[in-house]
Amino acid sequence: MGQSEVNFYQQQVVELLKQVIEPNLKKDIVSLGMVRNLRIVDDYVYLRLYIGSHQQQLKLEVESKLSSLSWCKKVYIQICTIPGVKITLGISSGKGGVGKSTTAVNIAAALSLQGAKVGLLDADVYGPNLPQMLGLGQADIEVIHTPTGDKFLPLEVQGIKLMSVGLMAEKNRPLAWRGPVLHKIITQFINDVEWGELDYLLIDLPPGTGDAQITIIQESPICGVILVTTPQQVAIADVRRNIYMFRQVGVPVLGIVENMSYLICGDCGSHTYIFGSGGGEQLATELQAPLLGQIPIDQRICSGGDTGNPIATSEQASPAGEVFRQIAIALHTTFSTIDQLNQL
Ligand SMILES: Nc1ncnc2c1ncn2[C@@H]1O[C@H](COP(=O)(O)OP(=O)(O)OP(=O)(O)O)[C@@H](O)[C@H]1O
Repeated sequence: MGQSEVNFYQQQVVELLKQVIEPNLKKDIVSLGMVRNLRIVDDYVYLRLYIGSHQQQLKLEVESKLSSLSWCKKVYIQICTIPGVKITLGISSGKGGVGKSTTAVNIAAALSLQGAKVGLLDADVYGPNLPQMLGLGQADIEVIHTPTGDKFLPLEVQGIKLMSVGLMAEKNRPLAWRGPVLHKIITQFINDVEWGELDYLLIDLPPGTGDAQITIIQESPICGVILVTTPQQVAIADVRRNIYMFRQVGVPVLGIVENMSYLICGDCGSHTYIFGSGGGEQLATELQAPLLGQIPIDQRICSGGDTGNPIATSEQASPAGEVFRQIAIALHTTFSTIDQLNQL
């Protein structure tokens, strides 16, 4: 088969795959980034399907669609899923320090409050701080033997299952993993954790667009990313670079969370936009992705992070607590988990 023929056949395959629609998200599996590593070798089609544990029927649909290809002898589909996990989401930011981990922890807490089974994977290899934000010190990770090999057992804290690269590092020692070692550790993290049944797995990604972030996105069935930004333009320029990377790997951006949006006056309740305003909104319009929430600057968010009490749980009625609750509801609506959960 010549290259032009391969290209033609590949185009045919992509067109058919675009007819397979994920029923909850109501979008085709190609634009959802679920199909990767598509290759055509002689009369065979090879592809990887990145799906959640509840989406196995998509494999059958792909097989059925591609059965109409007269030239194709067989379709080989490799299912890439995290066992037991339905929806895997990435939490990302263009640069460090904008409150990505804070957002990840609080969204996890808000989802959990509403009855969802939630896991948090702290994959921020450059600054893994989720254990502390949930009130955990250094803890030993248990390894269990399963029929599919040895697995790490996540810790469970405040109803959230947690696994962190930070738990594997020595205290006060920066993680200096690079290249193949980093790649191996990250893939182990994605594939070798025994999560049990989860509605949501949130992955706290390293900031920026480095190797670690790209590896995680490519190797995991992330079905969308939530971008955290602050209102300043500089942060927003970084977010744009980030978005470009997600588009290249084909992972959709589900929405934007603007953090440190405003300060609420303790006396009169007025809002002061310390870092300017409108950045998140502008980005959301440009991306045609929803602005999921604007989180105020609140000292309780900071102290809650230091003491392991996420504001989404400890101060549910606060403005920030309410924003996180709304974000959780928006996610339930997007993924149609709403009917399975009863506390809304
Ligand atoms: N809305 C907020 N109000 C007050 N403090 C906040 C807010 N959001 C985050 N912070 C504080 O800002 C600091 C940085 O937040 P966080 O660690 O979540 O950022 P990050 O983007 O994950 O950073 P890194 O990339 O370095 O891990 C923390 O001390 C956190 O408590």
